[in-house]
Parts: sequence; structure tokens; C-alpha cells
Amino acid sequence: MTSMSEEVKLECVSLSPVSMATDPEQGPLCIFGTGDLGRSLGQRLLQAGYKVVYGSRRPHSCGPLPAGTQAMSHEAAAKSANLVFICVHREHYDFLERLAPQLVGKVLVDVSNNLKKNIYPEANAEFLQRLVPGAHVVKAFNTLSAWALQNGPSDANRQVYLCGNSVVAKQAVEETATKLGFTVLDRGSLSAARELEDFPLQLFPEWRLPIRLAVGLTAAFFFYLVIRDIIFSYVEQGKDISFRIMVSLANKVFPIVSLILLSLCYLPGVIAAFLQLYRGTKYKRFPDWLDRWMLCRKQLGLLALALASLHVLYTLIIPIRYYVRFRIAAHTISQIKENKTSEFDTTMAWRTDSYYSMGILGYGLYVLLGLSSLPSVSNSLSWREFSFIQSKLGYLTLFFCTFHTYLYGWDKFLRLSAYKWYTPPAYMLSLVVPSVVLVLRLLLFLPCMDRSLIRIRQGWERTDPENDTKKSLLT
Ligand SMILES: NC(=O)C1=CN([C@@H]2O[C@H](COP(=O)(O)OP(=O)(O)OC[C@H]3O[C@@H](n4cnc5c(N)ncnc54)[C@H](OP(=O)(O)O)[C@@H]3O)[C@@H](O)[C@H]2O)C=CC1
Ligand SMILES: [Cu+2]
Repeated sequence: MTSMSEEVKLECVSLSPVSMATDPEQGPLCIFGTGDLGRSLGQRLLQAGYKVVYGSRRPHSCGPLPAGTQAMSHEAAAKSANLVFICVHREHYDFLERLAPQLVGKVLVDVSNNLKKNIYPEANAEFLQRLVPGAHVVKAFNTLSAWALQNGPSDANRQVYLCGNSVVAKQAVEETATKLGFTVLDRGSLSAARELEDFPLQLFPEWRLPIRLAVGLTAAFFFYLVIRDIIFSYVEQGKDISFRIMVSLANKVFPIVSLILLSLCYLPGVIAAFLQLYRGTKYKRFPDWLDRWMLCRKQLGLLALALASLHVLYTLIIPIRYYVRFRIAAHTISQIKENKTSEFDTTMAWRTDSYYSMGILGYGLYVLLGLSSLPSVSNSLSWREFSFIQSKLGYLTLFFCTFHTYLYGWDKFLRLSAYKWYTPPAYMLSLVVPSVVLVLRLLLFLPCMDRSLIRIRQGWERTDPENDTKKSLLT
């Protein structure tokens, strides 16, 4: 069934008599509605070299419009353009039904948003398509604010999501969005419109994945440690040490999750580098999941920093803990009673001092990374400075923190008693991803890898050997 309707749709597209080209050289683009969004969009289209006409209820009294644009009746404006942006709230779409004959074959861009989810039975764009069945409706631009549109793409607002049933119509809108400097993500047919309309209603969307990951990892490690530390000691040794949940356990879970999140910031970059090396070009798009992962690196890093800070605070209070003071006093008293003095262990001194030192250096760099990701700081840095801090110092941070954890484990991995109930200690699990990232990163430092990657990033492409020999024969 679906393939049938797809075919019908495709047929409609190829039969469509009107050219949908949106070349600035050709006819104007039309905007219905002279409100906030209409004016911002018009301004930006003008800057990109397009001609713009407005369709308005009051073409002669609609307030200041961007210089060089013209306002006319909806009918006249629709006639002069093939692509019409509907910058009107959904509540007022009724007038479009009357205009349907003039809009046949045109591309209608639905930019509308709602104030709440699910207030209408169908998506605004689908409603529009129903009102004007002969037009090609494309949902786009709704995730941008008027401000973002007027000022052009920024780090947070670079993507335009679009969806629609006509491939040609989507191409026309994509072309325009690209000319305005945005990157376009095609979300498929018009049935995705609802999802796109819900998108701006989400709170902190770019934080969702990182927060879920952090919460999931925290919960998983928490239960793992409760079982291995507390339940184990209750079952096997009959000791109740559940009080450790509050500080000891927390102070294991936080650094573990922090280290994993930090390494997950750097893993996608390494994967991307290997992908480019494998494909021999930088011009192929990364898979969607990798793109999405790369986009939430900053959030992953900031969550990692927050957890590392908790680890620092929990560590600082160790000496004032009742449990620790009790243990030290008991040890000292027992030594006095037995008239013994334990030997000074130089290896232990080296080990613990190095462990703390790596932790402190790692945390210092961590904070630097966090600070440099603040927009006010990163805006004052050049691109080179920013990427130096985020990549070179980032890997150094990861190295210090990983080394810190290896020093913490020291030779524990050799002791059978460390594998309670045949499970590895949690810190070992936390070392897997960071170690993999560091090893892969080191591989990329190998001269042969490094050279190829630099060439690829400068635009060089590996052609297949057949082509190469043909070329060399020709020259
Ligand atoms: N502002 C924003 O940041 C964003 C807005 N949007 C969407 O863009 C659309 C427009 O938003 P915005 O520009 O802020 O809204 P405004 O209220 O500023 O402008 C809406 C325009 O619609 C026209 N209009 C109003 N009533 C009617 C009617 N009964 N019949 C025909 N036209 C009418 C008017 O133009 P005229 O008087 O010339 O006819 C009016 O200027 C909305 O769907 C909104 O969800 C999407 C993303 C961001
Ligand atoms: Cu630590």
C-alpha cells in the first residue's frame, strides 16, 4: 500500500507543470504574513540575493517592511512566485482555502509552531496540505526563532529540519535554506511534520541524550557497587556496611561515570577520523547517529565536569568522616598497645602522591575545558585557540584522568580477592572506553595515519586505482 501511494506521489511530482527553481536570478519568493517572522525571513532572503514579495491582508498599511520588498494582495503575490512561505499562525489558515486555485503546483513552506502539544488532531502542515491539496507543502524553518533567522546561523541554530511529500519541492526549500547558510536535515514525508512541530516545545533538547546517559550510567554503577560492596560483605562476611552508600559509594560512582562521559566526548571524533581515513574523503556525510553524538559533546563534557567536581568535594571530606577518624584512631591505639610501628612504605608514598597529582592536574584541565566551552569565553578565542584547548588539552585531560584511575587500581587486578563473585571491580569497567579512545588516538598520531588525515581534511580525495592509472596514462 505504502509503495503505491509513494508512486502516486512521485508521479504527481514529475507531472507538476511549474518549475520550482528558487534561483535568486529567477522570480521572487513570496511571504504570506508581514509579522515578526515574515519580516525577519524577508530581510535574510534579501541579503542572500533573493527578490521578495509579501502577500498581506493590508498591503498598503502593513507597517515597515525590509527595504526593496513589495507588499501586495495574497492573490497577486501568489501569482508572482513559485515558492510561498506561510508566515501566519495556523489559527488564520482559513483564507488559504479560498486561494487554493492560485496555489496549485506551488511550494508552500509551513513554518508554524504551536504553543502546546496535541492541541490539534493533525499537524499544521498536514492541515495546510488539506486546505490546498494542489500545492506541495514542505514543513521547514519552524525550529528557528525569528531572531536566529534574521541573524543567520549560529552554533546552536545551524540546522533546518524539513519534511514533505514532494522530493522536488523539498529540494527547492533545501536550496533556499542552504543559500541562507543553514544545513538541512531531511526528516522524510509530511507525516513527520508533527514531530518537527513538537520539537521547539522541548526543553533543553540537546541535553536530553547526555542526561539520560549520565543518569543511566549512574544508576547502573550504583546498583553494581551496592551488590559488590554492600550485599557481598553482608552475605559473605556477615558485616553491615550499608552506611558506605552515602559517601564511599557515591565517591566511586561519580568519578567512574565522569570518566566514561569524558571519554564519550572524544570517542566520536576518533570514530569520525577513522571513517574519513577509511572512506578516503571528507566530503561524505557522517551517519546520523554520529552527527547527533558529535552535537552533544559539549553537554557530555559539562556533565562529566559536574560529576568530577562532586568527586573532588567527596574526596576533600574524607579526613573528617567519623568512619575514617575511627579507623585511624583504632589503628594507632592498637599499634601502641602492641608496641609496634609500621614501616614507611616509599612505593606507597609514590603511588598515592602520583595518584593525587594526576587527579589534581586532570581536574584542573577539566575546569579549563569547561570554562572554554562557555560562549562568552569561546567567542573571545580564535578558532585555532579553541580547537587547541578542546582537542589537545582535552586528550591530555582524558589521559591524566585515566592514568589517575590506573594508579588507583595499581596491582589490584592481580589479586583474586578483587573479583568478588567473579565480577571485576567497577573502576576496571570505567577504564575500558577511555583506554580504547586513547589507544585509537595514539594510532592516529602515527605519521602515515596523520599525513593521510591532514591531506583528507585539506580536501584531498582518494580515487580508486583504476581511475588513477587512466589519469597517468593520459598525462
Ligand atoms: N516569531 C517566531 O520566532 C517564530 C514564528 N513561527 C511561526 O511563524 C508564523 C508567524 O509568526 P509571527 O510572525 O511571529 O506572528 P505575527 O503575529 O507577528 O504575524 C502573523 C502575521 O500573519 C498575518 N495574519 C494575521 N491574522 C491573519 C488572518 N486572519 N488572515 C491572514 N493573515 C493573517 C498578519 O500579516 P498581514 O497583516 O500582513 O496579513 C500577521 O502579521 C506562526 O505560525 C509561528 O508559529 C515559527 C518559528 C519562529
Ligand atoms: Cu579520583
